[in-house]
Amino acid sequence: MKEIKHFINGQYVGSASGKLFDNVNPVNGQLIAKVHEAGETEVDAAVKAARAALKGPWGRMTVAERTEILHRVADGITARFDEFLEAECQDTGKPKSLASHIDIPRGAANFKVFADLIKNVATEAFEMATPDGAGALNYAVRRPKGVIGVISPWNLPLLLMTWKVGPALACGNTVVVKPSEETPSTTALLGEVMNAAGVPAGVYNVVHGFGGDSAGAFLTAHPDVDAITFTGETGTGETIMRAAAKGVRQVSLELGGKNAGIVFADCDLDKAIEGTLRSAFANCGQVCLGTERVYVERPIFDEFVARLKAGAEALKIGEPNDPEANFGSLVSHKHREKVLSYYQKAKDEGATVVTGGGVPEMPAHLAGGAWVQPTIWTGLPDDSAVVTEEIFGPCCHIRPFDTEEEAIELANSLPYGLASAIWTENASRAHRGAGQIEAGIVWVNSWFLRDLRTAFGGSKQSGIGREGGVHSLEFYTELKNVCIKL
Ligand SMILES: NC(=O)c1ccc[n+]([C@@H]2O[C@H](COP(=O)([O-])OP(=O)(O)OC[C@H]3O[C@@H](n4cnc5c(N)ncnc54)[C@H](O)[C@@H]3O)[C@@H](O)[C@H]2O)c1
Ligand SMILES: O=C/C=C/C=C(\O)C(=O)O
Repeated sequence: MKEIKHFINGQYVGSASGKLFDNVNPVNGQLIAKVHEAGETEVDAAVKAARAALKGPWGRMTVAERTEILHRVADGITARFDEFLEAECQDTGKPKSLASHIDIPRGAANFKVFADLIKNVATEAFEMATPDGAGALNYAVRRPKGVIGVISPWNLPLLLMTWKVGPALACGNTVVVKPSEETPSTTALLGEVMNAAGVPAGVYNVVHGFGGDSAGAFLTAHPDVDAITFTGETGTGETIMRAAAKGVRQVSLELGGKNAGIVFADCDLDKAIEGTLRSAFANCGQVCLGTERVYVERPIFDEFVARLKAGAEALKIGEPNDPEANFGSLVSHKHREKVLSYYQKAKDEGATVVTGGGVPEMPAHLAGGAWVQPTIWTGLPDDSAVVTEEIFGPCCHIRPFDTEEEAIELANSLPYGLASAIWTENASRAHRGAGQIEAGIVWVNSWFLRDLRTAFGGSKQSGIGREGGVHSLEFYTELKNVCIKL
């Protein structure tokens, strides 16, 4: 049986405890590998390696040398594209048709974009007057923050992990990554690419394990970790923030959401249906930016519901290798239990089930998979659990509205504020709505259209801080002001 080991100081190592956990393919329930679970010993070794590497060749490299290596990392991912694709799809159950144009290319791009950015970004300078008339000059320089703890989730494993590791390394830091216990494979494989690209030992370290009382908690509690960047659930973010308070370590938190889509009657309906279908059902609904609440202006409500239903029913459910499949399984049976509990709750709360609501019939060889049907509801009250809590499954609730003010108020009614999509051909309304929506990201007539130079993050309980472009550089560097008296 294949074993997945930690990657510490440039080498794959097992756990001293000998503790292993299962990595299971959610499509068929088969065991993919046994994964080593890190204890405090391995986490400490990884942090020590990361600390030492800051003082080694990595710390002495010029930006040009460092960024050349990061380009080689990106090229290394691309050169082994099929292996990354296979590993990602086995861990998650997502269609290869999706991962081959989102997850893996973005994994490579995350290294190139931030390597190029760091070469081209200026810092501030201020000339000032002094009483003696000679003046002074202030200028800022960026220095790496140090050892960064990276904790990543399972929904877009390579994409979301490299979204942090790319800029962290571009800025000259070293990292210890704790990938989700559900999806360790691509984070582990990246170690080989790092070695081949000439990344010095100790710069990129990986420890595997769970969250509480396991690798995640040990890493966030480690006093020699300088900053923690985390993507995952809001509740976990609170726990991590508490851990980071000890020693006053900075956090960047990209958390959960319950995102709203607002569809005005003046929209281009074809675009709105296509975009909402993707935002509700892509990656089996396991996208933090996904739309689980859809508000539709009353004159087009019935037509919208009918067309979204037809679109959902036309999705082709299948295993990753099925070239026609555009809808995979959920990440695990545990997650399926959670999603199905909401499917039940929707019925209990009095929803009209427009489509789905259960488990699809699959051929015998896939019967053991974590499948659920794409699901649409209408008719739920605004305060029902299904409308207010993040489900993270392929489902949405559609509710009619009558005025622009009402739609904005509904969109803003929850404590989350990650992303929103507005569908309208009226430019004034689009700008007005975008300005009023309480979210870190608003798309108009699109969804998940990403320019990596832009600020990315959530407001309210969807996160703290922004990453992306220069905002990533802000988090991953310490800005030092130098004041020169002339
Ligand atoms: N805002 C964003 O950019 C964004 C992106 C993707 C996913 N998400 C959110 O992530 C969630 C789904 O991912 P998930 O289920 O893997 O999230 P999760 O919070 O359960 O786990 C995320 C990571 O945190 C670790 N972890 C759990 N408890 C921990 C603890 N006490 N200390 C340290 N580490 C701990 C896990 O092992 C995993 O690696 C959803 O809520 C989704 O909205 C947010
Ligand atoms: O599931 C959440 C998706 C997040 C996407 C990104 O972080 C990104 O595109 O950079």
